[in-house]
Amino acid sequence: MSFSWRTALRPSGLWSRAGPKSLRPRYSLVSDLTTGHRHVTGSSRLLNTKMASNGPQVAWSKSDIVTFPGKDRKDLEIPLNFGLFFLRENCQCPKCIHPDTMQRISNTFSIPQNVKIESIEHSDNMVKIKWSDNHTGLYSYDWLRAHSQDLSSVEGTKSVPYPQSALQSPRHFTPVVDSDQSPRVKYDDVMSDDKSLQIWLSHIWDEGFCFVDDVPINPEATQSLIERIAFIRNTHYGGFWDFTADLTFKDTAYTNEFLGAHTDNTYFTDPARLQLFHLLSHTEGSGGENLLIDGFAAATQLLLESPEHYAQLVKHRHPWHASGNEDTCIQPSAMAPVFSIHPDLNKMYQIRWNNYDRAPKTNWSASEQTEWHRAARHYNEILQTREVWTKLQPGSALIFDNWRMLHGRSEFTGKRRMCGGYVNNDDYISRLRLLKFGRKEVLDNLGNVGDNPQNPYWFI
Ligand SMILES: C[N+](C)(C)CCCC[C@H](N)C(=O)O
Ligand SMILES: O=C(O)CCC(=O)C(=O)O
Repeated sequence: MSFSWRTALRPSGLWSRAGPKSLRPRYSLVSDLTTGHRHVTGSSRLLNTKMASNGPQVAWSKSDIVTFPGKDRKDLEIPLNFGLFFLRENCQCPKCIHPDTMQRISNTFSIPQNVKIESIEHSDNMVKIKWSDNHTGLYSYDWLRAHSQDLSSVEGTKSVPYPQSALQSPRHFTPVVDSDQSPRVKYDDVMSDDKSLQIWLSHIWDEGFCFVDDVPINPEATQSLIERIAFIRNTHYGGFWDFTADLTFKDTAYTNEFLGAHTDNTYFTDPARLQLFHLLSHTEGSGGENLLIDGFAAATQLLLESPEHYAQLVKHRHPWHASGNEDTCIQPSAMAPVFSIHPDLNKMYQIRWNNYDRAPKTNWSASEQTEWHRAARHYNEILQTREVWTKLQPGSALIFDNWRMLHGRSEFTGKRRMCGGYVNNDDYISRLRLLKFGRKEVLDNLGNVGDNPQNPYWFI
């Protein structure tokens, strides 16, 4: 069953989405803000100031910083400092933070880099900010206190341009693929002999993804296919998944909404390396196409176009999170950057890119925020030029490297049933090295950091 790789009509803006009506905000905070309005000028006056005769005044904001007095938990007055773009991008209103999944659902890259505050209004526990891009931002004082940045102490340092020598060693970049070029294997071959299994894993490593054709259209065969590589990675979504748009888990994947280009598991210390999708059925509706982008190829283009922007995405580490389910708030043990460079082989080996799950970072200066967002916007623009869309078909599974490839999904209607699973990095790489080199060669090179494809360790 052949695929028709095609460039779908680009959704209006990568992060544009139209959530189903049921997910519209369940509450509006504006009514809470109509009583006892308070505002603050740039002075150190207490919060209980009355509305000045000329209406609410903006707290002072120098260039890209805004500060307004708040109160700490002991009710003592403290300054609350924020990078302007940081504050706008991290609006906590239900149009920006999904009320069910707690994920960012606003489109960071549609917010003007030079967005400004037009007015600020305070109530007991909330701040309402009218932004120059016509968005009304809502912030609780608890959130503001927790994210106020000591901007003076983390002075921005211009990132050193990244050396061109860090360019990825030769690897098939898949800027655009069509059905003739897509790497494909056959289910029966992969299931029956190790040589075909090795070819399959080599396609994934070398090109970032691979199709498996003639897969029996059921979850059992799909699970067996994944387990041909290694045991399935268990997460808070379970092990093998068989899902539809029913919010079984509070994550936008379990909706019929548009999902912009992202990598999964940015919130885990150890994100799953492989992800396999097998569409079992899609009836009474349309849409639901899948997006693939070679994140390494896009990163190399960024490095060539702007070593400084590349360096920003290497340098700044972010808190990520998965907090949709009531009993879950998962974050990596240490904050992690968008681009991770291997400490021994000095080449990119992992991308974390997920605007929904990137949490607000506070330990950086206003200028560092501005620089990082410029770089992220640049990378996002490159990604948009490299989008490749396909409509998965039952019987053909798609597996891809979640540390390299970004994926997404167009919104859809009707009943759509998808199954699949994750595989850990270490289990996949172990399987790949042993199949390619044999046990003795692998054991002889456990610590060999030679930068060449004859070295099993080189396959990270
Ligand atoms: C388990 N399944 C793949 C169906 C959904 C997983 C949700 C992934 C999450 N949005 C993330 O970006 O990590
Ligand atoms: O529903 C799909 O096709 C993909 C969902 C997705 O992107 C994800 O689960 O991360």
